[in-house]
Amino acid sequence: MISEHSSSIPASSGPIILIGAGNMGGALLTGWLKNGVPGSSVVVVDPNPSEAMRQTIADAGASHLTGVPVGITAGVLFVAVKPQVMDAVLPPFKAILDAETVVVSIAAGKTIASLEKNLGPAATVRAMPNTPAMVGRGVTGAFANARVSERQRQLVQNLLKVSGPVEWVPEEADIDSVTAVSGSGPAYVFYLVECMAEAGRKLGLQADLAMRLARETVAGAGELLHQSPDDASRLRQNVTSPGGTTAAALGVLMAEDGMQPLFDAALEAARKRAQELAG
Ligand SMILES: NC(=O)C1=CN([C@@H]2O[C@H](COP(=O)(O)OP(=O)(O)OC[C@H]3O[C@@H](n4cnc5c(N)ncnc54)[C@H](O)[C@@H]3O)[C@@H](O)[C@H]2O)C=CC1
Ligand SMILES: O=C(O)[C@@H]1CCC=N1
Repeated sequence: MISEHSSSIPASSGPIILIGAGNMGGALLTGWLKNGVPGSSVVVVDPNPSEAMRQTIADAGASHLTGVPVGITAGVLFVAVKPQVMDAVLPPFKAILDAETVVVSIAAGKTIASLEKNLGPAATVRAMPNTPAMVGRGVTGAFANARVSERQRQLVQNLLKVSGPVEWVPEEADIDSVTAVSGSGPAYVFYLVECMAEAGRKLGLQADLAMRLARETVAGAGELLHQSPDDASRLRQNVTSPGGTTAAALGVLMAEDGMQPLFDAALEAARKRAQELAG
């Protein structure tokens, strides 16, 4: 059980059961431990965690199981396995839920109706974090169904916010759009770095130098965006001297409708894929 004395996380009615401690489940677990959740209140269920994750679990004094716990009731059932395996993984966990349990799924696409098919009716939150959670700099979109009490919503909010801000959305379908923007979003930014580095290499720079320059530029621009009160458009204008080099580049990138149609199509494809994973 999470005690009332944890620094920022209110008490849950029973332990947190984390199913899947991979990239995202592991990042959240690390964040919980750093933010005062006692390891003794967490049970990790994962048949095949990385060596580093095994060590984190052991160091924290959390429990590690390869299958469903017996003889306990979950306060929070946190589902962080791939959507494609959920229907096989979830049904036995129904036995460890009660009326107080809140279920949180971070799986792309999987609907609350699909979760309830496996677990029965439950207070359920669908959440969509992103990989910068690994360094405490993620952002999470979340939707709570009508069974979620105010206390449960607060508990879940505090568990999610260890990795960055939490944005609640009014409709479950919005989570698929959140997935397209911020869940998958870090990959678009990393691809931008790859494209900038490759273009720099084609201009004659050493490939590794071009990559270092591109990587630090995107990381620095991200930090400036994070710290500055100005919006992205203003920050872009600050770089762009009239008649200068940036204006020349943006003239290419923003020609006609620029990159917008490509992003419109890419995010539409991501949302459509989330919808296909729903069942
Ligand atoms: N990677 C990302 O950027 C994001 C992923 N997600 C969602 O998070 C979920 C997990 O994704 P990742 O962490 O990237 O995947 P991952 O492959 O890194 O982690 C999945 C974990 O599930 C474990 N697992 C497999 N079978 C299991 C079972 N029967 N019982 C318990 N654990 C089992 C694996 O051993 C692994 O540690 C997915 O549903 C994905 O849609 C959500 C937001 C962002
Ligand atoms: O690509 C995926 O399906 C997952 C969900 C959001 C980011 N990664």
